[in-house]
Amino acid sequence: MALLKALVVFTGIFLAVYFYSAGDVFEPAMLKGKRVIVTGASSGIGEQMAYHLAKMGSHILITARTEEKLKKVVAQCTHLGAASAHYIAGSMDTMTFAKLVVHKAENLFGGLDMLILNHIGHTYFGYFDGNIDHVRDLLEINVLSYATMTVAALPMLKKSNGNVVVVSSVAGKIGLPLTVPYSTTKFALDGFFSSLRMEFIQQNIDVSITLCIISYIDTDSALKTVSGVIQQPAAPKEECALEIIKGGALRKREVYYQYHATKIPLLLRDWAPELLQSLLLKNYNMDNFQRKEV
Ligand SMILES: NC(=O)C1=CN([C@@H]2O[C@H](COP(=O)(O)OP(=O)(O)OC[C@H]3O[C@@H](n4cnc5c(N)ncnc54)[C@H](OP(=O)(O)O)[C@@H]3O)[C@@H](O)[C@H]2O)C=CC1
Ligand SMILES: C[C@H](CCC(=O)NCC(=O)O)[C@H]1CC[C@H]2[C@@H]3C(=O)C[C@@H]4C[C@H](O)CC[C@]4(C)[C@H]3CC[C@]12C
Repeated sequence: MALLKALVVFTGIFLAVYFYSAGDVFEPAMLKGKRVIVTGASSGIGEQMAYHLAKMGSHILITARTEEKLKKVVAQCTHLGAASAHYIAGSMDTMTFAKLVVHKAENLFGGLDMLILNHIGHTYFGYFDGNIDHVRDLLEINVLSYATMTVAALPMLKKSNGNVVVVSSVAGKIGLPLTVPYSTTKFALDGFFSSLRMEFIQQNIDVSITLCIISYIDTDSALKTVSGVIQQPAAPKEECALEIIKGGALRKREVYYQYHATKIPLLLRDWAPELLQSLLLKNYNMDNFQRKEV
């Protein structure tokens, strides 16, 4: 009888959440003419987000370190119909550059509607090697530059009632092996931006913060780094990129992509952590594991 009651309650909660959020219908026109920064957009998910935004008619500023790649992405964005497309090359290991990107958007666009924080610093896929300096360096690139850009962009985002989109990972919600420095930075993003979102609500600041919890994606760097070890199939970067943009445009608190590989494990994390741990470890084929410097 107790199980039946629990089932009824759970079903009721699920239906309430489903129908509450079902009213949010995304339209590409939501991004037409919007002024958007995308970081880490010379390749991977960031590159694909730039192309989606271009097709939707946004004004786009992309950034990464590799200027030649950025030039090609900007050219393709223009071809795809971007209202305008620009780039600025540099490394997010200095907060001076992080602020410079925001100031360039202000000079180009006169404002900002969406800040998509996506870049990650170089790290390894392997057992933690004890190098704390690397963790510190990765925190600068993966976390402090995100915070710095958000602070610098906030005056413009307040004027536009805009959005901050933070690209994180299932590694930022669940502790998994072989990614200690990377996972440290992604967990930190949850702490910083989920707390900041609560303060925005308290202060009636109408700037949304969307934290994106992403599973394994078929980007070149991910496939090169983990293929053979991670047993689950990698999801398409094009679809992932679109789901991130949709979540930001609809002002979602969190985006889960792929749902079955992120939200379901999170439900287990709190209700059956040991079961989750054993299920997740089955996803690793350590016979194929050799530490790779990525
Ligand atoms: N692929 C996956 O399986 C998953 C990815 N994610 C997240 O998605 C996001 C994108 O990942 P993905 O597309 O795979 O990564 P990629 O390696 O494809 O892209 C990383 C981007 O960051 C840029 N970058 C690297 N170092 C720096 C730096 N020091 N300063 C500024 N930019 C830098 C790279 O360009 P350049 O080298 O030219 O600087 C590139 O544009 C990340 O936040 C990642 O955590 C989350 C879950 C899964
Ligand atoms: C190790 C990857 C980062 C590679 C890197 O250094 N890129 C920049 C550069 O090359 O300069 C990790 C990037 C995304 C990770 C994956 C992810 O976030 C989802 C899973 C999380 C889980 O904890 C471990 C497996 C993941 C597929 C994870 C693997 C490591 C990344 C590919």
